[in-house]
Amino acid sequence: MTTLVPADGGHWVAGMISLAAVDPLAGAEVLGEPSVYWERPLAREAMAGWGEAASVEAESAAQVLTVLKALSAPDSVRWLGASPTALPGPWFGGMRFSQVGGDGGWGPFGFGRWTLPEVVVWREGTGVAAAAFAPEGPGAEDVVRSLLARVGAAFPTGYRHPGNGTQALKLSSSRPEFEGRVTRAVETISSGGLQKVVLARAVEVEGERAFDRVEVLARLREQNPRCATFLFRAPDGAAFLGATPETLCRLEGRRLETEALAGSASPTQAGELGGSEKDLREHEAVVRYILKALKPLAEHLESDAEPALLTLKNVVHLRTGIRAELREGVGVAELVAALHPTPAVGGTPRERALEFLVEHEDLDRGWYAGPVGWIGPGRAHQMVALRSARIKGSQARLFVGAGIVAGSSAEAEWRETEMKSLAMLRALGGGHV
Ligand SMILES: C=C(O[C@@H]1C=C(C(=O)O)C=C[C@H]1O)C(=O)O
Repeated sequence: MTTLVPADGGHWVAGMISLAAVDPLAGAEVLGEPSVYWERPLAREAMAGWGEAASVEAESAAQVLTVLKALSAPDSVRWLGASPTALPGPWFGGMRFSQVGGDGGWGPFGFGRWTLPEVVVWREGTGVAAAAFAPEGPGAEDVVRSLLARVGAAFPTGYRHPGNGTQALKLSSSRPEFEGRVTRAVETISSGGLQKVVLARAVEVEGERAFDRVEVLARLREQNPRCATFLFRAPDGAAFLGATPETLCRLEGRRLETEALAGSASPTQAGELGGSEKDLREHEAVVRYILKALKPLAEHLESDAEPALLTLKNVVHLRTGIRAELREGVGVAELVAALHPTPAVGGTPRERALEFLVEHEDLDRGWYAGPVGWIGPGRAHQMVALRSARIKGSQARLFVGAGIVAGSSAEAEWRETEMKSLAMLRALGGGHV
């Protein structure tokens, strides 16, 4: 684990200013591609970060706990003057789905990696604010002031909307292999070895030219207003980005919001989803798991009486909202440890499903289906990184999965994963898909 700089627990100096701007992404024009990005259009939450005042890595699930605890500790930042009321972060990052690796392209992302940007620009109330961070030490206040002066002088008012950015994409993903795995999973389920397992696959995408990831972000947020659009850049220049509908946990002090999201249909078949016994069973297993995992951590726990439909552009899901009042001392570290991976991305029973994946999935998921998001003192939002891709140059590796239960058909699961890939493919510029 890299230690937090500069001191135990980390101490930073920060300052903030208001900007005459409306869109944090607009900064890309003068500051280049952000190193982190986060936007939930419906919640009017948007944040872009540039540079790294600090970064911290974890090499195992155990280290993740230590890091998340440190990042959510109070008072690690000393604000010069006003301090923000609703800053998402200031730490941003994510972690792998599991320890199972194999794909060198994920190496630079680490098992888990979080950064404190030098500059964070975010929507605050009806305006946009900028904050700068520097490690506490001689000259730190001057560094903060000069970063703010630079950003304040140069930040463009609005984002120039991207052109249509269409390009021909070459796609490859083996259908027979995926369908073979689904069949094997259904066999294991019918022999009583498992109830549910979520199988994922990668789609290799090659563009005619390097992907403009800022444009990809702009299209993702526009086409997926109910999702969290995110980007995290690794030190080798690759980035992991996507637009995910699934919250793992949103925490404000002791108040927790989470959800079960499982069971899917195409928008044209949305009407049948609520009555589909297979999908309801798959969904119910996730609800039960989350409630059981949260019980020891919560003073009060409640869930919606029944699932509702969450309608996205290319796919409709069953969703049950879950809320809790947490016990004293429970924070994002304990929540991630208890919840991740939920059966929405792993399976049930959890350990057996994860073993099945190690043995049969033949995929390094990397950060796909892991928790990504922001963490600050007593507050955090972690999403499950779905509908996402790792992008470097003109190459993208996109990830999609589907829950397999008794009665699943290989062909239908293939179609479901195709549907789930559309949001990312369109954003990559595949106007024809
Ligand atoms: C695994 C994915 O999605 C998950 C699986 C779902 C399902 O099987 O119905 C629905 C939503 C997500 O929890 C994915 O998008 O890659």
